Amino acid sequence: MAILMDESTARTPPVDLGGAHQGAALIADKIGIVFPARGPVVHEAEITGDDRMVWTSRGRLKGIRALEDISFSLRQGDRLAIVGRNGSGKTTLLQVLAGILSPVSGQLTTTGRVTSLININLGIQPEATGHRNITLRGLAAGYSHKAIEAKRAEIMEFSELGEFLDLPLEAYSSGMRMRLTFSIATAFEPEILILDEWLSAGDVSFKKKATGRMREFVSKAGILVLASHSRKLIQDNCDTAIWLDNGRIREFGPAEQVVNAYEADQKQTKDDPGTLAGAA
Ligand SMILES: Nc1ncnc2c1ncn2[C@@H]1O[C@H](COP(=O)(O)OP(=O)(O)OP(=O)(O)O)[C@@H](O)[C@H]1O
Repeated sequence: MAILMDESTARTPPVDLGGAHQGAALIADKIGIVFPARGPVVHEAEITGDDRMVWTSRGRLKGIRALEDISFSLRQGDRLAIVGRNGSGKTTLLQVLAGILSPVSGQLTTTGRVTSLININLGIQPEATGHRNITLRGLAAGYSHKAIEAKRAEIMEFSELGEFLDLPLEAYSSGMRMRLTFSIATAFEPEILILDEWLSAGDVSFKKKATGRMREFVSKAGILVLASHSRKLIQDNCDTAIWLDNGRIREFGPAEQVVNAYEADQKQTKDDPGTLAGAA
């Protein structure tokens, strides 16, 4: 069961990262992120009440506080959804959990390999062949040559790219590229899986089989963290949820309860970019 950490539990000793482990674990301890941002000097009276904005003493915008005091812990089997309005900090939190962003305060501790499908095109080399890209992506994700070779035939078959795998990606259509990157990204068993909405690729028939593969891939994850605007996606995949509001945890608990509270709050707001969509 995922645990939301308060003052008394937030100082849980970090998990041991060395040696074999019983299962995946992730501990976020008082994580904060401030993005540097420069703005014009404004008069004190013009400074907005939005406490995400960080100002210098001279009234110049210094940064945007995207996350503040984020603490929770996850262990093997936990499935966490992250909901929140546009700009509430979901993407930023995923990037911290994926190791793409380092927190300016607090600490993230993980046990197990972190697989992030936030941007599966990152690191793809257009001038290299499909086969070479399979190798490069596998190595970048921390897999051995042996592990990559064990998966190669399956990636080839699923991507349906045949002899195109011997050609550079520059010779692919955009759909073909997506099929390859999707097939690679979902080939290895994830321990800690970080997901921004559902991933799909290709034309209608490929999409159909991609949905099945994605479902299986997600179900194999030791830990899942999924940021989504889709109630159905959350219902189908997550048991707990965090509601982020202006970079802070507004509510944490059973997914159904948190999503209901979030939606009820959004209904009170006229301008409603945050309401969860019914379908995936
Ligand atoms: N590179 C950046 N530089 C400065 N500010 C940023 C940057 N990226 C995000 N922010 C700010 O951080 C805050 C959180 O943004 P984030 O993208 O995490 O929100 P989100 O919940 O994912 O939103 P959405 O639902 O629109 O994708 C916002 O106030 C945004 O303006």
